[in-house]
Amino acid sequence: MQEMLQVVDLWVSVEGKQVLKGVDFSMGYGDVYVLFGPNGAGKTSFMMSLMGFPKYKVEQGKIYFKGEDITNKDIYERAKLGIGLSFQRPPTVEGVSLERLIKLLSKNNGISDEEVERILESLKIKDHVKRYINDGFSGGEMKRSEILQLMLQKPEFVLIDEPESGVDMENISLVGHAINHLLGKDKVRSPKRSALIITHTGYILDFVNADKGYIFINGRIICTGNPRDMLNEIKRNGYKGCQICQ
Ligand SMILES: Nc1ncnc2c1ncn2[C@@H]1O[C@H](COP(=O)(O)OP(=O)(O)OP(=O)(O)O)[C@@H](O)[C@H]1O
Repeated sequence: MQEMLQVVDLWVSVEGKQVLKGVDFSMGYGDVYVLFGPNGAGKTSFMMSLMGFPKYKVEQGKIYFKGEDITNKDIYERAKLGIGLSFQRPPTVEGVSLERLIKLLSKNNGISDEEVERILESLKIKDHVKRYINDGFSGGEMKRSEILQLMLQKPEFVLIDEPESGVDMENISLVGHAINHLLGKDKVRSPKRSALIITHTGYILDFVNADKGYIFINGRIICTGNPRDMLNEIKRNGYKGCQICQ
């Protein structure tokens, strides 16, 4: 079967800095992969490039999604094709309430009011909907708001940048279960979504069953393997071994 995502020899720069240096990567339908790597390795840049943020200039290489060349498509076209992203540090959107965005997304994606209620309850974010998006939200509240938006968009392929960053232990469980639900991994028969998740701590692996792990160093993928084994090795020895291997 054709891959859902295929990245071929991708070179990207941002503000003149080379952030990706020849990335080859592919994912099948329903795959869940995690990205590890030290600070500044290029993980977020990779996600931003897949989503099509204009700051991230593709200098060489190709990105194919569901067989279509999306390398030169803008964010909106990619979102329409089924790619969604949850930011590491989501921006505040002054003047737009979370409630307004919820109404827009649920209407566009045919989600009933009852279903919206259920999602708001499960993410414990009901009390925040009158506020501007992310305005003064705590770290955990921002992540829950991000996951809420993904649950209303239902993208086929989800990019999740550090879902546990700034989130307390209790809320990591809540966010983890919500992501699992979003990916359809908690159901026997349902369309399974694919996801690429950046994690430093690996807490998310306690909730989401990831198929593969990848290590990014200095703009390149240098290793792939079982995500739990990789995490244990990183916890024991950091990225020292990877640097030697590289
Ligand atoms: N807008 C920008 N202008 C200049 N340099 C940038 C910009 N965005 C990212 N970079 C640089 O690109 C490199 C890769 O950053 P990126 O955020 O992709 O790394 P990361 O692996 O996600 O790191 P972290 O784990 O710390 O989030 C870093 O050196 C960063 O400073």
